[in-house]
Amino acid sequence: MSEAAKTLEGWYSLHDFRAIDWTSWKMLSSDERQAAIHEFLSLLEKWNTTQGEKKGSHALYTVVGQKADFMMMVLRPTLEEVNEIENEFNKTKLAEYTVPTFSYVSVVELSNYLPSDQDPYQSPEILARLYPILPKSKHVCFYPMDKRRQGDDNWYMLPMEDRRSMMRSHGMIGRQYAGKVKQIITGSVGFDDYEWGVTLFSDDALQFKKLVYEMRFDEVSARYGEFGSFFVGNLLEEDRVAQLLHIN
Ligand code: VOV
Repeated sequence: MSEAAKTLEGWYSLHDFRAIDWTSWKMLSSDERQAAIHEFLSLLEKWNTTQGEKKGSHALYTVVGQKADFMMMVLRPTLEEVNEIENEFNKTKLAEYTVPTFSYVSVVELSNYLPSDQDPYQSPEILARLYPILPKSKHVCFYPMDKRRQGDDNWYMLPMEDRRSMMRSHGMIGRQYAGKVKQIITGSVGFDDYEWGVTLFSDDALQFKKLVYEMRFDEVSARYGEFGSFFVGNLLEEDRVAQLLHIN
């Protein structure tokens, strides 16, 4: 049997994708819409407070294309808190005018493929990766993925050393994007339909295309990567929420 990589887990994560039901939203009076926007902004204010206390983090992005209109990504210490946030949003007025289109449940994960000699829970760098404050980058890219388990291409049958050397090569490519793309890998084995969620943040959306393309040629992606749907979007700052939902 090949050895399982050891993993470190941080905050639990929910990616919640919503389409806006514009037809019914438009039927509300302007006052009703204002009240719904106000209520949603108060919810965001609450999440900001939690984030300020470093007890979680969140990101709000519009999504380009028909897969969704916006995405909320929330990170919290427990699965219960993530669940509460989901329900809290669902109870808002705005939620009545949204349709859930996709969601993803996972937990921030680091593995020991790139070994380090320090106690990970004493390392500020590792702690910052396990409990990340999500950046306010202009763009986000999210997709779930698996490592292939088929015939001769079974990641889970490979010796640790082989997997480690492929992950080293993966990390080297990734490192060339330092300062341009920030990645958050969340593990979802046992939680959701794929094995990992990949969330990328960048101020330049083209860097997603370049990075993901370059990785396709790298063995771990070329031979073992299997991908779900891709979502790409733009930062939705709080002061733009009203504008997004504005009806003339
Ligand atoms: C910004 C770029 C970037 C960088 C620097 C980077 C580095 C690293 C390192 C050092 C490590 C291993 C240790 C750890 O930290 O866990 C990983 C781990 C992982 N990655 Fe990665 N990755 C990046 C980016 C990056 C991308 C774009 C993808 C999607 C792949 C693609 O083809 O579309 C990805 C996937 C993963 C996954 C699924 C894992 C977990 C695999 C497992 O079997 O456990 N990743 N990754």
